[in-house]
Amino acid sequence: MYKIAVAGTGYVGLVAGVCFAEVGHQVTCVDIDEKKVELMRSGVTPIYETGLEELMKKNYSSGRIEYTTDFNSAYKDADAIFIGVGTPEQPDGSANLSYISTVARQIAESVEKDCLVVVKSTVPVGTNDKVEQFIQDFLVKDVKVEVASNPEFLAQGSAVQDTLHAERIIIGTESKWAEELLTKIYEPFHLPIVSVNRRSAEMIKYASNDFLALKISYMNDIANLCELVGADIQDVAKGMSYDERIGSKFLNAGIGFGGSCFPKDTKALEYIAKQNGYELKTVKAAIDVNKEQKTILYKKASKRLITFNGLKVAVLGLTFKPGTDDLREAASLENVPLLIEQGADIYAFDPVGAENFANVHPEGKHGKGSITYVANIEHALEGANVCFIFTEWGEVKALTPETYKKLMRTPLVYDGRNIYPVEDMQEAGVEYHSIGRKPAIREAAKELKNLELQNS
Ligand SMILES: NC(=O)C1=CN([C@@H]2O[C@H](COP(=O)(O)OP(=O)(O)OC[C@H]3O[C@@H](n4cnc5c(N)ncnc54)[C@H](O)[C@@H]3O)[C@@H](O)[C@H]2O)C=CC1
Ligand SMILES: O=C(O)[C@H]1O[C@H](OP(=O)(O)OP(=O)(O)OC[C@H]2O[C@@H](n3ccc(=O)[nH]c3=O)[C@H](O)[C@@H]2O)[C@H](O)[C@@H](O)[C@@H]1O
Repeated sequence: MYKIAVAGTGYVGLVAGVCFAEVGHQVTCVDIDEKKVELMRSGVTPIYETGLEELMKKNYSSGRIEYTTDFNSAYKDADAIFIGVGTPEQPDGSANLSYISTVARQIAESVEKDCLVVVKSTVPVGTNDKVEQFIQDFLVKDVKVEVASNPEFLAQGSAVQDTLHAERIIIGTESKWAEELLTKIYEPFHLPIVSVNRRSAEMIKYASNDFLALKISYMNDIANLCELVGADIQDVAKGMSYDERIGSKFLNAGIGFGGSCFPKDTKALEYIAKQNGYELKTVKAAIDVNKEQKTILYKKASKRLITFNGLKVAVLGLTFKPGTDDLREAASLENVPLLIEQGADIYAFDPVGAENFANVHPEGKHGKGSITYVANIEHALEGANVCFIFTEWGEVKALTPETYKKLMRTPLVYDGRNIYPVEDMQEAGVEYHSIGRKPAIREAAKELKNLELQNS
């Protein structure tokens, strides 16, 4: 059992802290946000993650985890301090390392015994060398502090599961002492450990995320071509997936990747390359394709409808993916303002993300258009002229083609997640546009006359 402190209680820090406690370590989670700390002490998770609250309660009541804003008492006698604070994107694409340096300074001023500082946050290659030097420069007590890199690979929505059953743990160290200590901390997880040097560990994180982003952009690029040549991206992906060298995961075409990491980590690596006089063409292509992809359905619908003015538009799904209330870089954030600007009256449904979205786009009238949040998915569709699907929530997948036909005034659906078989929508009489597949328009054509009249 080790005494562990964790700086930052977001998706990475809190989940890591709770999982370390779950396997038997003594954990103190530190955050600067007092409200968050109060909430966690009362047993409530500040983030939406399956299974997290149960583990928080269990380990809090058994005394294995505590939450505090008092970094000094948490860091002073810890065996290891894990850093999981944010490294958000800056306007030039580079990673903002100010949160990391604040924590590094706090550590330097607090530690009273030898300790290992472990950076879980995603940081540019070489950052941890600087963090180590920075801590040495500001150390108050005469103790040994080393820095290790331990990038995190969890995905939001399955963070606890991904941590307890990670495919691999990457540890990047520069000494036997650091390598052995970190290996022992992870021993109770019984997971494969890949031990490399610090810079390689930092690069593994970017290279992995950017490879997955590239895979998605590649499939989106191929999907757009499929539409032009009469192929179906889902059949193409299925055919590709049997090749083990390609694999079956992350082949889903859609309206582009969002979230707090792929968008920022592609830009950050491109920036790092540029700084080193190298042009990372593949990653740049992934970024460019993704930018176009986010509004591809809006562009298609704009051509089809001429105007959105006065139309009731159902928006199903606001978060960047299902299973999270996180909106960072979600396609909805780009499309909703465009629709409102064009005079659309939006009725938006999202099982967990609506409240966060309303903080950015409050309910009510905005210029020519408006937005209303509905708790019932059917209410979004009732009398709607058009429907956009941005997130493949279970509630959206459970809708039948007939429901769209029955509830909508004109059954015109733009699906950014390829949820329904094209043929089923066609049979139900829904005009259905998705990504990389042929549209279904035969039966729906006459239903849409109303819409066209309204627009003329
Ligand atoms: N969100 C994700 O799924 C994943 C994120 N990462 C990386 O992990 C890092 C953290 O990401 P998230 O957990 O999403 O961040 P987040 O933004 O959800 O959480 C960061 C937390 O750090 C706290 N904080 C800021 N300064 C602090 C300080 N001086 N002391 C203590 N706490 C402080 C903030 O109040 C906040 O609660 C980033 O580098 C990200 O790229 C890596 C893998 C997965
Ligand atoms: O560094 C990170 O933060 C994390 O980033 C991603 O996790 P996450 O952003 O939570 O979500 P993903 O499931 O990877 O989805 C990201 C985006 O790609 C999109 N996506 C994913 C898969 C796919 O086939 N097609 C596709 O468009 C999703 O809709 C979503 O918008 C990675 O999957 C994690 O391994 C990594 O640790």
